[in-house]
Amino acid sequence: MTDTSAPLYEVRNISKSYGSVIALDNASLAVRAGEVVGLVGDNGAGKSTLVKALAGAHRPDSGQIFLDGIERHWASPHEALQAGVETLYQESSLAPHLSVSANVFLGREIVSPGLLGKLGFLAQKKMDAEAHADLERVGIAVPASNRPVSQLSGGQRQAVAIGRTVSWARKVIILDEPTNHLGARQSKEVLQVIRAAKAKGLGVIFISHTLPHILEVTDRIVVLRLGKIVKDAPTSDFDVDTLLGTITGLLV
Ligand SMILES: Nc1ncnc2c1ncn2[C@@H]1O[C@H](COP(=O)(O)OP(=O)(O)OP(=O)(O)O)[C@@H](O)[C@H]1O
Repeated sequence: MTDTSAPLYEVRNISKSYGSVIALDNASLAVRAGEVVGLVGDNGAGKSTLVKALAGAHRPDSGQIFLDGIERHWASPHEALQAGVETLYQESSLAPHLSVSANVFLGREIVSPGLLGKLGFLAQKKMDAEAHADLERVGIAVPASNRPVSQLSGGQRQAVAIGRTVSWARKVIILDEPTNHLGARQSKEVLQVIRAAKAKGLGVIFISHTLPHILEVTDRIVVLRLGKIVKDAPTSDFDVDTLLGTITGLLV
């Protein structure tokens, strides 16, 4: 069934060139609340460029961006973040020397007022408990949130990074290759977190080269090829072969 509800987040006819390279050519994409959209394409298809425009990290050369139906001109990633658009980049990493909870709250620490109104101190216990609860809510079991991140496995770290993104996100999350380099069990955990984000009513844009993951967890798939959107269809229209054919251009 086609979802006719209004898009939560949308880009229309976005173009972006780097010198003579056209990275995005009139690309449009929309995500609704409680919808998971898969964004796929071969290396160099333009996915990262589109993610950067969505995240407010890049100003497109032309095209429009709408959040809640209102046109936005992101001046910085911070502005997009403040408006409720969270992005987790492939290369994004946690601060290894800090605890799980400090990472969950990084940049948004809870500060209790100090004595005589002087410098506040971080409400460490409160953050540990809240970080644990936040991660549990999205299905991530981390043994102790006061443990340094350096003591976690790669998969656990990735799960914490995604958990942090999902628990803070208010409207939209963009996950750029979140299952990259993860084992089967860890990937399953990440896919479960994506489902939790959907259940929370967030709009999710999920970028991955692992087509079975895309097919498993998305509602709709958008295929980019050489900077153009060549297909935007319900996930039920695809299997691995047709999706691969669309990405490579052997189909469509
Ligand atoms: N900073 C840049 N300067 C010049 N060209 C760039 C720059 N960033 C990307 N490009 C080019 O723009 C095109 C799209 O690149 P982009 O990184 O968006 O693709 P992608 O789909 O994310 O690829 P991958 O899956 O390999 O990460 C490519 O041809 C790439 O070489």
